[in-house]
Amino acid sequence: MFRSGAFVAEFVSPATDEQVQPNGVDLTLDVVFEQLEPGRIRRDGKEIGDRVARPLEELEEKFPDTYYLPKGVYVARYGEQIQIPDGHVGFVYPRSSLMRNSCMLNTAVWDAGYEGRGEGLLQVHHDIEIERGARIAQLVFAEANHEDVYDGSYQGENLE
Ligand SMILES: O=c1ccn([C@H]2C[C@H](O)[C@@H](COP(=O)(O)OP(=O)(O)OP(=O)(O)O)O2)c(=O)[nH]1
Repeated sequence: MFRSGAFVAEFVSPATDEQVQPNGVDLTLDVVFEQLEPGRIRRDGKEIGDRVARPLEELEEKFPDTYYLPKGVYVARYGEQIQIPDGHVGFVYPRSSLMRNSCMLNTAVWDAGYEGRGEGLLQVHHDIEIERGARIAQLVFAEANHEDVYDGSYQGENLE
């Protein structure tokens, strides 16, 4: 069973009333990264390729604090700290307005026991403007059995 947005909101910080949806909680865009170097996925381990944060545009005719993203593939860091409670698994979907603007956010599995400010793959199939702090995604929780809790390399990532 998927949990209500009100339940998910207990594990997302900060979460304003505007972010709480019937079936999940909206996540906002904090930083957009562009990958520069190849990563490595090995049988035993992995490396994330070097990346750089995209500049926010500050040109006179453009809105401040806004990403102007040309078609391409980026990594988006979400603005909220997320905990995945015992007995649950998390998934992140794009906000429908992002998808309707020809962009997509992909999710991997958010494991029970994970805590941090995670990331998602942002596919931009048509140029788009996204203001920093705007809602771009929605986190949902499904009830799930598990034996262990998350104890991997991303535990506690990007927490202040
Ligand atoms: O779209 C997603 C999905 C998951 N996560 C977070 C939560 C998850 O619990 C953690 C680790 O994901 P995963 O287990 O897939 O990472 P891995 O590549 O197997 O690395 P490790 O073995 O170090 O965990 O990353 C994200 O930030 N974004």
